[in-house]
Amino acid sequence: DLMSDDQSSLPRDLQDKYLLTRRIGTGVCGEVRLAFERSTCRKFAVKIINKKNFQSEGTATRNAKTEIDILQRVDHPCLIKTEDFYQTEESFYIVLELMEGGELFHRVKSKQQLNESVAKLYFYQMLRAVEYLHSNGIIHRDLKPENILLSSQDDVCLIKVTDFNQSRILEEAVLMRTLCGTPSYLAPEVFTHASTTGYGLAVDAWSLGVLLFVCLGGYPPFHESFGHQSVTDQIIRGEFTMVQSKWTSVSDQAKDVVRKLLVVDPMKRMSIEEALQHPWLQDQKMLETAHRLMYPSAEGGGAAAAMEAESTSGRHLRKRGREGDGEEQH
Ligand SMILES: COc1ccc(CNC(=O)c2ccc3nccnc3c2)cc1
Repeated sequence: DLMSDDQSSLPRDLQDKYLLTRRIGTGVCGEVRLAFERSTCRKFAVKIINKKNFQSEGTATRNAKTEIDILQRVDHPCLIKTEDFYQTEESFYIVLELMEGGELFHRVKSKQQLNESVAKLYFYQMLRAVEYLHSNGIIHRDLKPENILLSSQDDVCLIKVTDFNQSRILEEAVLMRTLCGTPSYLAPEVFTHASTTGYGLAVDAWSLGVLLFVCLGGYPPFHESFGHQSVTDQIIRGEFTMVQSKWTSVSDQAKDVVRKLLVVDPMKRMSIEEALQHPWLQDQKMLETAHRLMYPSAEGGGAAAAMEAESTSGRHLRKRGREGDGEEQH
C-alpha cells in the first residue's frame, strides 16, 4: 500500500522533497507517478525513465539527455515544464507539473469525438507549441494523443505537449560543417530538401494533421481495419478514411485543414505558419479563450497583452544551466 510502497530505490534527495505515490501513466521509456511535495503538499507528476529500457547505452542516455535538455530549456504555456530533475545509476527522475486532465487520448476516447469548437481550441494550442519548438530549431517527431496532456477535466482547458525523447535538435551545425568540406563525395540528398530543416519540420505538421483528425473524427485516419492495405501503405499513399457518419457534423473548413496537412509530399504539405493563418482558425472567440488560458497573467487578457507576453518571453529557450557546456548534446 501507499506507506509501505518501496521508496528505497529512489534518490535520497528526491525522497526528502517528494512523496511518490501511485502510477498515473506509462510510456515506452518508463512510468509517471503522482507525487506530493512534502513541504507544501503540492501535487506533481514524476516521470521515471529507466536507462536499461533502451537497447544500447549510447542511444538511451543520449535520447534521455536530449529530452531532459529540451524539457529544461523550453518555456511556453503549451509545453510541459520541468520542476526538478534527479538521476541514479539506473534511472532519470523528472518532476513535472501535474496535468489534472490526463491524456488527450483518454478524453477523445471517453467522448467518442470532440465537438468542433473544443477540437479547434486544442489544435490551436498544439500549433502554437510546435511553432515555438520549430522557431527554436526543435522537431518533436512523436506527436500523438498520448503526448498531449490536458490541464483540467473541463473541455475549455490548457493543453501541453510532452514527451520530447524522440525530439531532434536540428543538426544544422552538422550540415554546415559538412558543406564546408569537399562536396565531391556527398550524396545528392544532402544538398536537396531532404536534409534541410524545412523537410524535418514538416513531419510535425503531418502528425498535427493526424491529431486533428482523431479529435474531430474520434478514430485514427490510417488503420488496418480500413480496406486491404497495410497502415504503412495507407500512410505512404496518404489514403485516410473519413467515415461518413462521423464527419457529417464537421465543417468543410475543418476538413480542409486536415486535408492540407495529410499531404504526402512534405514540400506541398501545409506548414505550421500556414495552418495558423487558415480561415478555420481566424475565430476571435476561440483566440481570446486560448490567450486567456495561455497568458492568464496578462492584465485585461486582451489580444494586445497576449501578443506582448508572446513577443517577449514567449519566443526563446530558457538559458541553459551552469553545467551546460554550450554545445548541443546529441
Ligand atoms: C490528483 O491525482 C491526479 C489527478 C489527475 C490525474 C490525471 N493526470 C494524468 O493521468 C497524467 C498522466 C501523465 C502526466 N504526465 C506529465 C504530467 N502530468 C500527467 C498527468 C492523475 C492524478
